[in-house]
Amino acid sequence: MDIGIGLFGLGTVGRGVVKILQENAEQITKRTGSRLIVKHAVIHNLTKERTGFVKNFPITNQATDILDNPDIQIVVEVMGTLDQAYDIIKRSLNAKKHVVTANKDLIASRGQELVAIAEINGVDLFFEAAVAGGVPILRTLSTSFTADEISRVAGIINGTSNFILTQMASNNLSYADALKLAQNKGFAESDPTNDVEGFDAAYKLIILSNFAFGVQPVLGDLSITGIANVTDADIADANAFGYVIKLLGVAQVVGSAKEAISIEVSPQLVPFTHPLATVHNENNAVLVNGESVGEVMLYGPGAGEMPTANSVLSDLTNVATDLALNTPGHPFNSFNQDLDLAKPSQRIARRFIVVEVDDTPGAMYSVTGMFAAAKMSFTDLKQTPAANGTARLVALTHPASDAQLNVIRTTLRNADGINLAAEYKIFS
Ligand SMILES: NC(=O)C1=CN([C@@H]2O[C@H](COP(=O)(O)OP(=O)(O)OC[C@H]3O[C@@H](n4cnc5c(N)ncnc54)[C@H](OP(=O)(O)O)[C@@H]3O)[C@@H](O)[C@H]2O)C=CC1
Ligand SMILES: N[C@@H](CC=O)C(=O)O
Repeated sequence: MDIGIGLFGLGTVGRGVVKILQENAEQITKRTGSRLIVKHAVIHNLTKERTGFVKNFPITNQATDILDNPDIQIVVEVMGTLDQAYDIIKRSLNAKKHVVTANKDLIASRGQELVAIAEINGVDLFFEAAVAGGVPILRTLSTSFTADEISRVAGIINGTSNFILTQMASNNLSYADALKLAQNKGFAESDPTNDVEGFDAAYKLIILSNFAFGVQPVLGDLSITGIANVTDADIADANAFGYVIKLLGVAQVVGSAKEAISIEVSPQLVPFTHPLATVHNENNAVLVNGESVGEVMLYGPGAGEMPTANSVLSDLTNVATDLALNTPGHPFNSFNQDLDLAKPSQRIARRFIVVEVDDTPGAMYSVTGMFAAAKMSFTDLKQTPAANGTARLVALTHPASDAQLNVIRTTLRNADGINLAAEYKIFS
């Protein structure tokens, strides 16, 4: 069977998709029984030069060239954007075309609507590439954890941030230079703000939470902190205590009856000995904790042309199989349940806190007194002289809740000569 494909976008991911479809055509046909053929591509800028393999099909800037083409059964949306992509995907589904997309921003914010439209029309809507690039985490969650009770999904799910943190820690690159390099390598979003401020990871964590816990959180339900304020001094202090700083997305059930879910993106300290500490550059890793299985970690490239395109291809071949078996129209994930959002008192972790104080007699004593008043105690404490007569106090605490931390934040903010310079959770 020949299956026609219409591509929206011929950028980093789109080019990779064309490359795999052309270079691995024989193998794809052998394994699916179908020939997947790009019939048309729609892009934004017609004057941009396109070379080599991407010239083997018509390229225009009119969406209807794909949407109205009866020879196209599958639409691949790898152009990004929110409203335009929503419109194109909705029209494709209503035209009874199957859709494969890598657009996490869209799936995280309007995915449920689109899933419903796909179901009504009896077509597939797959988006493996939307989370962790080349790591096949969504299909694994939807097929291999169906009988297990997942308690946590956690991991490194933004390649750009991980690349920047790795380059800052290992190659002494500045934050700005590392970001530029990530952009040149095609890892960053067209606007990298989403990468470094944690939103890209937040979108992916929303989708992961949907697959792992059946919940449908919105962005406002998440606590989100990016890497823009991570300093060289924080990295060095974390290293001195045996930790590396990583931007993590963590969704976990909490509460005595496991009735609530905490969903958070933030830079955290990971012990050198933990597998996540060994995930460098644009690589991603997702840890899944299940009651039966224990802990599983999926690791691999989280961004970039070919790895991401491979995930798109995995979706395409799944659609091809559905077409061959006449079984399309089943949702990618059908797990649904309600969980409360965790309260600050339920979000508990060890903390790494940096306080700058005027280096005067008794200053350290008054800071430790403030922590004691918030019922927080230390496992380690280090004071080093800093610039302009100040001292840098690094404290590692026993487990404490976000509610306790809020008390400390307020107390320190109101104190003279004391500044809360940084605070991180310690991952375990
Ligand atoms: N890069 C990566 O590593 C990963 C990306 N993704 C996601 O994949 C998607 C694509 O990313 P990427 O390939 O990096 O993006 P690029 O910016 O490299 O490419 C975007 C492509 O879409 C085209 N395009 C943009 N706007 C429109 C529009 N309104 N109509 C038609 N075509 C349009 C562009 O056209 P033109 O060529 O004319 O400019 C370009 O070909 C995004 O949703 C991204 O979040 C997901 C995982 C990893
Ligand atoms: N910008 C994203 C690309 C993949 O989703 C990232 O850096 O992870």
